Amino acid sequence: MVVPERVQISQLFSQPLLLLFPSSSTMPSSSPATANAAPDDPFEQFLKPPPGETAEEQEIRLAKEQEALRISTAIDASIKAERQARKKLRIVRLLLLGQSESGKSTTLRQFQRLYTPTAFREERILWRAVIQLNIVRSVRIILDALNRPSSPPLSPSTSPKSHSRSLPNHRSRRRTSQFGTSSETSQTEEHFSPTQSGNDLYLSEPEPESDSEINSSTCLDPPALEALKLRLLPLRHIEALLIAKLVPPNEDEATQLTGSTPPHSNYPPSHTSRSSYRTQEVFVRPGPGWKGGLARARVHYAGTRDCDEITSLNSGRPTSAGNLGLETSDESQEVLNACRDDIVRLWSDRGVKELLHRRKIRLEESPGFFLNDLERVTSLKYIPTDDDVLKARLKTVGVSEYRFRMEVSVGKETGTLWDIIDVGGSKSQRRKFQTPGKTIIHLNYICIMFVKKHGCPFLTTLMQVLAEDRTVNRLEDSVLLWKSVCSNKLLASVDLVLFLNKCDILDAKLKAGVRLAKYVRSYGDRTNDLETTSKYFPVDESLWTSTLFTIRNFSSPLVDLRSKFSAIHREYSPIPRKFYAFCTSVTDTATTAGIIASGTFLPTLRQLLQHLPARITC
Ligand SMILES: Nc1nc2c(ncn2[C@@H]2O[C@H](COP(=O)(O)OP(=O)(O)OP(=O)(O)O)[C@@H](O)[C@H]2O)c(=O)[nH]1
Ligand SMILES: [Mg+2]
Repeated sequence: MVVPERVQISQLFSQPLLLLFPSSSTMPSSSPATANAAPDDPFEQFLKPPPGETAEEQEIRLAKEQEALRISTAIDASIKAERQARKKLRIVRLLLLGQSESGKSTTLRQFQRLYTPTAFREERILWRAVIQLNIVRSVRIILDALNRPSSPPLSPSTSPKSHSRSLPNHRSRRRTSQFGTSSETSQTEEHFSPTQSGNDLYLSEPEPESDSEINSSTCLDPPALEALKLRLLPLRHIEALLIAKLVPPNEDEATQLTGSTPPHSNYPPSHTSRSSYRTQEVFVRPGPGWKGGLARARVHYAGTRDCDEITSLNSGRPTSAGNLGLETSDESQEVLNACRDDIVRLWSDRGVKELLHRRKIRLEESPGFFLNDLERVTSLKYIPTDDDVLKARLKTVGVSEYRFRMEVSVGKETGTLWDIIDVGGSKSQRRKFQTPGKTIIHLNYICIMFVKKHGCPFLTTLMQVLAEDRTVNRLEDSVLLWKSVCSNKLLASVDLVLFLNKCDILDAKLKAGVRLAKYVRSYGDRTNDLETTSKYFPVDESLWTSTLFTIRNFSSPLVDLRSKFSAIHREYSPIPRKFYAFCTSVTDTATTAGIIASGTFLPTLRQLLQHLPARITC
C-alpha cells in the first residue's frame, strides 16, 4: 500500500510511551540532549529516574524507553514514506459540466467501472432501486398518455378499429390519473411538445420508419385496458416506497417537483396540466442518502476535502456488498415481478404503441428505459449488470465530488487518485455551481464539457428546448455554457475536453434507415453513416444567436460542430490552452473499454496522466 494506513499510525500514537518520546530527536534520559538540559527543565525533571529506583526497575524503564524509541523511529519512517508516496501520487481532477442528461454522471460511472471495478461491482445492487424507479416512471408515462383527456386526430393510416380501441377515455372529459385512479378534469386538448420533462421523451417529427416498430399483434379492448390499469395500481405505492428509500428523510429538494408538488409530497400529483407533465422527473441526490453506509465509505462531497478521507477511500469496504439486498426481501422487486406480465402487455399493446407514436413519445429512447428487459430486470434475483447501471437514470442535484483510487488490476495508472466533480446539468443546478462563494473550482482540473449531440431523431435535438426554459434551444444553451466555461478566468489554465455524446443514438437511427438527407436537403447524397454525418452537422450561424429556430435553418450550409466549438474556445479562452473534442457513447461498455485499451479514448487524459507532475493536494 502506497500510503500507510491511518489507523495504524493512530494506534501507535495511542501508546502511552509515545507521549514521553514524541520524536526520534527526543532521547532517553541518558542522552546528551537531556544531559545538557537546564536543571529546572520540566522535561528533564519528568524524564529523571524515579528516586530510589532499583536496578530491576531501571532495567524495565530502560527497556520501555528503548521500545518507545523504536516505535517513534518507525513512526518517523512511516510519515516520511507517506510524504514520499504523496509526492508520487498522481491526482487527476475532472470537472464535469454540461446540460442535464448529457451523460456526465454516466461518464463518472464509466470511470468507476473501468478504474475501480471491484467497488463498482459491489455497488451494482444498490442501483436496483433506481432501475425500479425508472421502470415505474416509464409505466407512468404510458398511463398518463393513455389518460390524457383528448388526443390529436388520428392519421389516415391508423385504422378506425385501433382508434376506438386505443383511446377509450379520450372523448370523455373524465380522465384517469396515473395508475388508474379516476378524476374529473376540464383540461382542453393539448399537443405534446418536444420535451416533456426533466427527462426528455425524445419527441420528434413524425417518422414513417417508426411505424415498423408498431408490430405488436396484441390489442387490448377498453375494458381489458381499464382492468389492467387497476392491476397496475400497486406501482403507485412502489413509487412512493422507492422515493422514500432513495431520498434521505430531511431531503426536501430531492423529491420536489418543479411543478405543483408540495415539497414534502412523496408522490407527484396527477398530471392535469402541461407544466406538471413536463416536470415530472423525480430526482434524488446521489450519495450517502441512497447508497447508505457503503457509499459513505468512498463518496466524498464538496467541502469534504480531508486527506484522511482520501487515504481511507478504499479501506473498510464490505467484502460482499454485491450481495446486499438479496438476502432481504425487496417489496418493490416483488411488486414489479407480480406486475411484470401486465406491464409487458401494456408496453406491447399495438394500440398503446400507436398512441405513443401519435403523441411522439419515444419512450424507448428516453433515459432509464428498461421496458424491453422486463423479464430480466423484474426477476426476483435480479442484480443490475454493468450496462444496467450505466443505463439507469438518476438526475444529479447540486455538486458532488467523487474520489477514488485506481485499483491494481487496471494497469499502469494504478494508484492514481481520481477526483471528479459532477455538477447537476439543469440550469438551476448550474447556477448553484456558479454562485459566488459556492463556486468550487480547483485549478488544474480538466474540464469536460458535454453536448447532447444527437438526441433522437437527429434533427429534433437541434430543435429541442430545455425542459426548464422552453425558450432556450438545447444546442444554443450548450454553446452559451461552452462560452462561459471558455471565458472563465478561474479555469483559464485548465485544458478542455469536449465530449459530443450519445453518438450511438444517431448511429442507430442511421442504421435503422433514417436518411439524413430527408431532413437536411443540403446533405444531398452523401454517405448516410455516422462518420459522414458527424462531420457535417447542420448548424446555421443564426443558431448561435437566436433562441428559437425552425426547420428552415437546416437547409443552410453545413458546419462542422467540432470546429465551431474549437473556434469559440480559441476566441474566448483568456490564455491559449489545449482543446480536444470527441464523439462518444459513454453507455457503451464494450466499445468504451476497447477504445481505452487501444488508447484512443481519452488520450488526453492518459497523456496528462503520464506527464502529470507530482503534486500534493492537502
Ligand atoms: N444511448 C446513450 N445513452 C446515454 C449516453 N450517455 C448517457 N446516456 C443516458 O442518458 C441518461 C442521462 O445521463 P446522465 O449521465 O444521468 O446525465 P447527466 O448529464 O448527469 O444529467 P444531470 O444529472 O441531470 O445533469 C442516462 O439514462 C444514461 O444512461 C450515451 O452515450 N448513449
Ligand atoms: Mg448527473
